[in-house]
Amino acid sequence: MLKLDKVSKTYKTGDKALHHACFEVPAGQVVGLIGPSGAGKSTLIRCINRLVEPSSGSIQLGDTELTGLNRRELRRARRRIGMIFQEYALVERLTVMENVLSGRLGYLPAWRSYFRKFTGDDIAQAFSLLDKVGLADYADKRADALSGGQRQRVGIARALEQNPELLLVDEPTASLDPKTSRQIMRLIRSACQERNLPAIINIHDVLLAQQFSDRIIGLRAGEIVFDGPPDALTDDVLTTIYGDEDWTQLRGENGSGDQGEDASGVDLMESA
Ligand SMILES: Nc1ncnc2c1ncn2[C@@H]1O[C@H](COP(=O)(O)OP(=O)(O)OP(=O)(O)O)[C@@H](O)[C@H]1O
Repeated sequence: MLKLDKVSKTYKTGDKALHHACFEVPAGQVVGLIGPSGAGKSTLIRCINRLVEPSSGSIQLGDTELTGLNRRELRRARRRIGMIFQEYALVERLTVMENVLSGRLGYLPAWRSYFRKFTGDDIAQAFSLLDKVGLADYADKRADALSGGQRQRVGIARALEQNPELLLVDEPTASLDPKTSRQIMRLIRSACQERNLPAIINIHDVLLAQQFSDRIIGLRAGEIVFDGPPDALTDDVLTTIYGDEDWTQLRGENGSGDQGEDASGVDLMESA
């Protein structure tokens, strides 16, 4: 479980990016983090793994208080947090398998990590994950030979290879077309359900967030202004988060046929 208590961040420039964020994410829950540009979504995600140092507040992952950790302890704690990025963050010249296995690097003793000596279990798990994300035949392909959707599948497999306790996902679909975006969200959600893994997904697309999250947290100017189930995102709530807009028309334009899908049990092997 993840617990944030009064987490705030003021950057050196004086920008107050986050103010007193408080929430808990239980095992298995997928949280869609929404809000306008500059609302503090990335800051919130980055405070959790301390890529950004919070100015104050407490962040607990299980029994570990993340804010007080020294560099070495933080390295160990980060092994427990899988990250999925908008731009995939793969090593382009390495193979798909090598990229997935890099999820285990934090677990290897230094000499094994230097020589990239992974265990048989690590390799077996990587094959199984590649199969799960529909890339069983791509293990030996170089990452730079893949499409965006395929790269993001590698990113998901790499994060899961860590056997994380928490997934932090930063705009996973921002560079992808609508169909591929849905496939990627479906894959993340199904992995969380299978592993009882909590996730926080920073996502701009409100409809995708609604469709594939168990819960929505809405940020505006660094404050949490909504925290509730996806179907409670009424036009009034959206206006509170984003300001005035014709939400009915927007839903009509973007939402045809996409509403109400049960994300579980959908074929994950649809090609990317
Ligand atoms: N490194 C930084 N230094 C100073 N200010 C920053 C820094 N990073 C973000 N900010 C400011 O903090 C606020 C929140 O930014 P953040 O990137 O967290 O928002 P966001 O909701 O993720 O936006 P977007 O959706 O556009 O990525 C903004 O006012 C931004 O200008």
